[in-house]
Amino acid sequence: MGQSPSPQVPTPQVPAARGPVPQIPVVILAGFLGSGKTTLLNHLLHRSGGSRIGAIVNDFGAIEIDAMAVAGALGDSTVSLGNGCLCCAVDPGELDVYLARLARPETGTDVIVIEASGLAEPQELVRMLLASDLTGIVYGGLVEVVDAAEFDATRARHPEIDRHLGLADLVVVNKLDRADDAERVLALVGSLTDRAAVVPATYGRVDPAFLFDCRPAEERIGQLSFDDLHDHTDDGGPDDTDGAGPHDGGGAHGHGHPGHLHAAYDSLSYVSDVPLDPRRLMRFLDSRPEGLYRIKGYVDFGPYDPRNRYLVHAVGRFLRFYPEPWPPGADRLTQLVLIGTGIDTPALTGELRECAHHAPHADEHGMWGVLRYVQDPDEPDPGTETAETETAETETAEPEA
Ligand SMILES: Nc1nc2c(ncn2[C@@H]2O[C@H](COP(=O)(O)OP(=O)(O)OP(=O)(O)O)[C@@H](O)[C@H]2O)c(=O)[nH]1
Repeated sequence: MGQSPSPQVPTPQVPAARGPVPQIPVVILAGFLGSGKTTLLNHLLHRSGGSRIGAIVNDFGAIEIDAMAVAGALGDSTVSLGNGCLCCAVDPGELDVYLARLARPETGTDVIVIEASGLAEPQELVRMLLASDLTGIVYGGLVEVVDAAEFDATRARHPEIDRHLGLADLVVVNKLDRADDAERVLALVGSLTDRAAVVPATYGRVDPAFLFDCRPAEERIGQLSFDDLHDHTDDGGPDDTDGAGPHDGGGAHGHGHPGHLHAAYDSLSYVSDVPLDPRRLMRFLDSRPEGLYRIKGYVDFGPYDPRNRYLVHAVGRFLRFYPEPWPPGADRLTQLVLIGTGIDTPALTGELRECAHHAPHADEHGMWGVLRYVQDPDEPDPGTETAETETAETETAEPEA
C-alpha cells in the first residue's frame, strides 16, 4: 500500500536501504465518526497472521473509549492519544514519541496503525508523518473507512469527505449489511477516489494483506504487550480520565481550525459512579437531538444487571448495546462520550444526570427497552472478535448485502 497517493500530498519516499535499521510502515486508518475504524483495527489485530501491529488510537473525546475497546481485546497493547484530533489538537512531537517507542527494534513491530479520530483531517496526518524525521518509520498509506449506510447523508453534511477519499490509498466500504444499495455506493466511492483500491466489507473484515505485508501465521510471536510499549523511565502517556462525576470533556476541539471537519463539532464526556436507570436512559436516547451524531461508551445499570456493563454505540439513528461481563476489579462507572454538531453540552449533561438510578432495587421490566437494542447473535462483539468466531478472510472479495 502507499504506492498511489494523490498528487495533493507529497509522495511518500520509498526508503533507501539503510543497513540494519528497519523501516516500519505507518498506516493511517481514518474515516468519519462511527464508520467502523475501531472494528476494523480489532479485526486486523486478531487476523494479522504472524505480523505484530503497533496501534496508536486517537480519541476525539476526553475518555478513551476506542483505546479501551482495542486494548480490551488484547490486554492493553495500544497507546492512546486522547481528547482532540491528532491532526492539530495534539502536539506533533507527542506522536513522534509514541512512534519512536513502537519502532524500537526490541518491540518487533512490523507495522504501525494509527486510528485517527472520526473528525481528523487525513491530509494533516499524512503531512505529519511525512515531516517526521524518525529514521525507523515510513509512511505506509492512508486507509479511509466509509459507512455505506450513512454515506449519502454524511457527504451531504460534509462535502469535504470527497476530498478525503481522493487522498486515500485504500477505501474500505464498510457496513454493507446495512446498505440498501451497496453496488451504487461502491461505484460512487470508486468514482471519488484517485486510483485507490475500493474494498467492500462488513464489520471491517478485510484481508490484512490489503494494508500491509503479512508474515506467515506460523511466525506469529503475538501482539505487543503493554510492557513492550511503555517506557517506564518516562511517564509520557496522556492522563487517564477516571474521576467519578459528570464532566464536560470537550467543546473546544474545533476552535481555530476553520475548514477542518471537527471545527463544527463539540464533545461531552460523562463519567459517573451512580448507575443509570435503563428507562430514563432510553428516553434520553430516543429523544436525542439530530446533531448528536455519535455516542459511545460503557453504561452501568447497577441492580438491573450487576454482572454486566453495557457497551453502547450510537451512530446517527443507529443504536446498539453490547452487554459484557465487568472486568475483574473494574470500577463500576458509566463512561460516555457524546459527539455532535450544534449540541447543548450543559443541557445534555443535565439530562444524563437525571437518568441516574439511586434505588438499590430494579423493577422487573426495566431493561426491556435496552434489550431491544442488544446486538443480533450474528453480529461480532466490538473488541472481542476471536479467531474462532471469525469467518474466512476471503469473504471480503464479495459484498455481503
Ligand atoms: N451493522 C454493522 N455495524 C457495524 C459494522 N462495522 C461496525 N459496526 C458497528 O458500528 C458501530 C461503530 O463502530 P466503530 O468501529 O466503533 O466505529 P469508529 O469509526 O471507530 O467510531 P469513532 O471512533 O467514534 O469514529 C459499532 O456499534 C460497531 O459494532 C458493519 O459492518 N455493520
